[in-house]
Amino acid sequence: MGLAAVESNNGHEVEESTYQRGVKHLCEGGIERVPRKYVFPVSERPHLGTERSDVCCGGNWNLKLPVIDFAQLQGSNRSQVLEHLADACEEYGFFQLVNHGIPSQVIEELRSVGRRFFELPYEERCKYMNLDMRSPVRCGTSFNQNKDQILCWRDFLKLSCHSLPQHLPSWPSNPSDLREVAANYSLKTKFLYLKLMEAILESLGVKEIAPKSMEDQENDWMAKDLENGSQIVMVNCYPACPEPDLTLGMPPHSDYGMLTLLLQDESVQGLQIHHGGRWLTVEPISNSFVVNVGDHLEIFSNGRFKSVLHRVLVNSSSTRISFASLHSLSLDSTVRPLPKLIDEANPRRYKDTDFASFLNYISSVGHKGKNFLDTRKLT
Ligand SMILES: O=C(O)CCC(=O)C(=O)O
Ligand SMILES: [Fe+2]
Repeated sequence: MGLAAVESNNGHEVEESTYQRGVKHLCEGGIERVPRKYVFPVSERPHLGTERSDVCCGGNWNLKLPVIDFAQLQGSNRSQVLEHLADACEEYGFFQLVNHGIPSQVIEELRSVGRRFFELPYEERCKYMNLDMRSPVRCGTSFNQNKDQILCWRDFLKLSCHSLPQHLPSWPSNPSDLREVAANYSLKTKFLYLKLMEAILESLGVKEIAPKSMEDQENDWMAKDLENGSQIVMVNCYPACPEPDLTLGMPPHSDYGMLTLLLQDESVQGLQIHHGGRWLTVEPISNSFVVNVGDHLEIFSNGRFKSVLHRVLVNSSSTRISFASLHSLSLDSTVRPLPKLIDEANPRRYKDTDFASFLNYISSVGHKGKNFLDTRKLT
């Protein structure tokens, strides 16, 4: 073995191939320093403690995201809430969703099963490890494992959810309740996503996605396309890190789809969004979702709503676990700006695209910041 393949960590030799087994596995081997492979250049590090704190916590700027009350959205206050929703998607690309109606037991069960999955021995988790980004069920590490020059302090379990009868049999059977709990959660979040998209389309001036009559072909197409769209539940595990200011759990990125519904870790913060030229830490609100606009929705809204860069910090004391439900159109659907939003004053700003080209792009070029979306912009 060549010297380049081995790194010394306080006297312990770490082989490069060890990194592919994930951060959890690396930590279980006992480490006191962050291996070079995970060290970000100074300009990309989180700079903990160097910025003034305005709320609390570790020297970071904290941010209270706009709060959208889902129950009010379904009630007589709908038009007012729709305005807030559109403002949040324009200004932040993010909001917190409260009163979402998903029973807390469903969420607690998911949190528990996600934690127990990552507590399984490596030999159990590695049954699901592979390097194929298109694989519907996959355990992996870092951000874009095949492309990352610098690795991120993150392991994940990816579960494709559409359609459930197709994918459920290949989900992990250990812990024994994982399939049932995650399937139940995925159905509930899909319902919430469809309701949110209905509201978002309404806020963009497209009144109904659930057509009253079959004559409304365009709207009918849209409703079906959203319903048949892809859904991935990603369980992110960021183990406690001995030198958290040298690395990141996830690098700055935007999400590719329409919307992401994220369950943050309620007690361990770490999500930061780029807003007003600064990185701001999103304060977790208990029993809420952090919802963010993805690249497809930015295109769909012809740039009115923004998919905003976000990243994840790690910390030295606690493992952080988050659950992202990523929703997009199906692999073969075309995403284009809504015709109703294009006129002389607002010309089309993006080329057509689809989910398959995004996957091809990140498999060959890699995913950095908003690089894929930039290739879809019309100048
Ligand atoms: O862990 C988090 O808070 C964010 C996760 C995220 O950005 C993602 O899964 O795309
Ligand atoms: Fe993300």
